[in-house]
Amino acid sequence: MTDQNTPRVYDKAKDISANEIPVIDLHRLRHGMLRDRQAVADKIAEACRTVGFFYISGHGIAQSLIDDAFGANKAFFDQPFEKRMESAATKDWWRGYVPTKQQGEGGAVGGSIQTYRFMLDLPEDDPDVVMRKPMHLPNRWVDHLPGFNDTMQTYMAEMEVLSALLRRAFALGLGLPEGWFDPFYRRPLIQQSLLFYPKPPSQREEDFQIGAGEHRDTGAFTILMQDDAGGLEVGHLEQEWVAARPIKGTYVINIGDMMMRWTNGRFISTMHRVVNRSVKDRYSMPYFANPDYDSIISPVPCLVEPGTTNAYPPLHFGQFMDDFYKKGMSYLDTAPAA
Ligand SMILES: O=C(O)CCC(=O)C(=O)O
Ligand SMILES: [Fe+2]
Repeated sequence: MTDQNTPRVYDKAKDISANEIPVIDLHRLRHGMLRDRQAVADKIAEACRTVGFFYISGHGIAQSLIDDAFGANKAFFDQPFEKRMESAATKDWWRGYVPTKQQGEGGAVGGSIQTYRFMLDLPEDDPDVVMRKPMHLPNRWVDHLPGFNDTMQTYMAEMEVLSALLRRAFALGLGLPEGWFDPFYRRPLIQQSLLFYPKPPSQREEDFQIGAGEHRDTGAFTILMQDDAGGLEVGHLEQEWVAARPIKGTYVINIGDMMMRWTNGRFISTMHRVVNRSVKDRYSMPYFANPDYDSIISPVPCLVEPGTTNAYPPLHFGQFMDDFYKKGMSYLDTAPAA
């Protein structure tokens, strides 16, 4: 039994060279001929098979837009708690502010993390909106923060473009037609989060709190922008935690559980966590490239080698997410604290 009063010390992650989490330049993926695109896709596939994480440079997202999105992130969390709670997510409408997360069933991530959650805004007469509320209820926009809504709309539109580029690279790297994943992304349940990790109360090891508890991402893949505070740690090859240190101007990409299923386990969905050990608050912005509500996720047939079994039974992604969010909202059963 552990003594509840003894603070848990989070062992510092090992610093590893950028070679272990490769930095892949997307320039030739964006502008090259098929042969060039294939070369980049092969590097991506190699990273997905071995680490499940990689950095991207040359992604085409303007640094000024990233800075503006960080500005919106900070502006939201600079607000007093009561003001943040005005856009709080609820059990019926789970877009918006999530003040706290408890370690829950179904993979909910516990820790000191606070979240502002956006998804895709679809037209009101879209059949998915009509039939599947609350999954497709609109975003909770924050009208009183100047520029917040415009910045986030622009940023999310750019992230959709980057996400489409990456899923085409995953397909190429798997030896599939470039558009193989596209039919799963017609009205995707993407999630753009603005995350806030408060700074630790002191630099003593016992004051370092878990920010996001260890977990794997549930979607297909994640496009993460982190600030320069550091703290993201990757369960590299299941051996030890290694720091995915911030590299200015790059995104961190990681494989999630759905891509692991699609690839019959060839691409690995790797454990990770966040511990803010810096002297300042940490901000990050993951975009979860989740597929459509109606997607049935099964291994791509040609990736199941003859004579081997398909490792993953078919899964209805929308029902899975519905369940996941509901469990993740269990914190609403107890009143959130400032
Ligand atoms: O904030 C980060 O760096 C990572 C967050 C994360 O892993 C998540 O939200 O799934
Ligand atoms: Fe994650």
